[in-house]
Amino acid sequence: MSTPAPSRIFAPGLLDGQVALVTGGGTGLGRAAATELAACGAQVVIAGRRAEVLEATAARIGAAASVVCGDIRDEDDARRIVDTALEHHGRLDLLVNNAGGQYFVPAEAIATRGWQAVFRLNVDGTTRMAELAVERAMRPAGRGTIVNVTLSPHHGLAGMTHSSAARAAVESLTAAWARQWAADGIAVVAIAAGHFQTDALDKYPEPVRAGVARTVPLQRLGQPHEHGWLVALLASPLGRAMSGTVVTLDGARDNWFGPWPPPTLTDGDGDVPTEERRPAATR
Ligand SMILES: CCCCCCC/C=C/C(=O)SCCNC(=O)CCNC(=O)[C@H](O)C(C)(C)COP(=O)(O)OP(=O)(O)OC[C@H]1O[C@@H](n2cnc3c(N)ncnc32)[C@H](O)[C@@H]1OP(=O)(O)O
Ligand SMILES: NC(=O)C1=CN([C@@H]2O[C@H](COP(=O)(O)OP(=O)(O)OC[C@H]3O[C@@H](n4cnc5c(N)ncnc54)[C@H](OP(=O)(O)O)[C@@H]3O)[C@@H](O)[C@H]2O)C=CC1
Repeated sequence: MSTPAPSRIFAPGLLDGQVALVTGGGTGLGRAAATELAACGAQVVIAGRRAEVLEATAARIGAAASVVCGDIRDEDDARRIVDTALEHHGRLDLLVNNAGGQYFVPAEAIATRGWQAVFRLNVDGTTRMAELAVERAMRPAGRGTIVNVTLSPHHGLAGMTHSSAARAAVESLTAAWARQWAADGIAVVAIAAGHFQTDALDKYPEPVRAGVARTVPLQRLGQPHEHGWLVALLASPLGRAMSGTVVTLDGARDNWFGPWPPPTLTDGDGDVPTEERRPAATR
């Protein structure tokens, strides 16, 4: 197994001896975060539902990475994920609550089960992982950092209103937990991410994706490694001083702008299509 290449921007050994758990660490932004944390010297445990994507990412990172499969919406799975990291390394310094998502849909077409699915993942799953990490690892150790990854929903997300509400909840929880757990030596911060070039964007309707980079004042999408750098910064001693903060990383473009319905998205009847379901085998 290889050693990760050193970080391009952080001092060697910034996170030596630390252990990080990254949910959704097998793909996209989670993979970039896990890769940079390992490059800074951390041992990383990556979690998600699909073994094959986790194994492929762990192989790419090298000996610093290990894998645990599970669904953060499930209480037993979530506990097993945290306990596996603890059993393997004896400590947990950083939790990156990165697993999250939603589907693109007009607000009036959201079924109750769909609303609940998005909240169970983004709010309940994030809460469960944070509480387990605090109870089982961070409070007993008297220290730890939790980084919650959210969308930047600061203009509201028409087209993803379930996620808009869920991510706002995560921002509020971040501020509340930072206060609640400060006396335990635990810092809690959030990253409100803009549009990043990950495979996940391929699932949005083509008219939504077309030309999206040009709508960003920086004239490009965010690069996953830039997100990885921010996660590593927040894992550093500076991150502890930023507890309670939501850091926006969006190239000056919130995740939503303009009118509803978006003119490029309406069909002949004036309707906006809902994102296609993922095939059952890949859920
Ligand atoms: C280029 C610009 C794009 C603009 C956006 C840019 C910003 C990017 C933001 C990102 O977050 S990118 C990362 C995206 N990644 C993900 O979203 C991955 C995780 N997401 C999911 O797993 C799903 O979206 C989920 C809904 C959160 C969970 O899916 P799951 O398949 O596990 O749900 P189920 O339990 O099967 O379904 C429950 C319920 O949900 C409703 N539903 C789910 N998907 C759809 C859909 N596509 N269309 C309509 N309805 C859907 C539905 O009511 C389901 O109930 P049943 O029909 O099964 O009874
Ligand atoms: N790409 C972008 O532009 C933006 C992304 N974000 C947010 O950043 C995070 C990562 O996004 P990105 O990498 O692009 O997208 P991905 O869809 O690639 O990432 C989602 C990850 O979470 C995992 N996951 C999903 N549901 C669960 C679950 N129930 N239990 C455990 N793991 C789960 C997935 O793995 P598996 O399916 O194997 O479980 C996957 O690895 C998400 O929260 C996303 O909403 C925010 C703003 C913009």
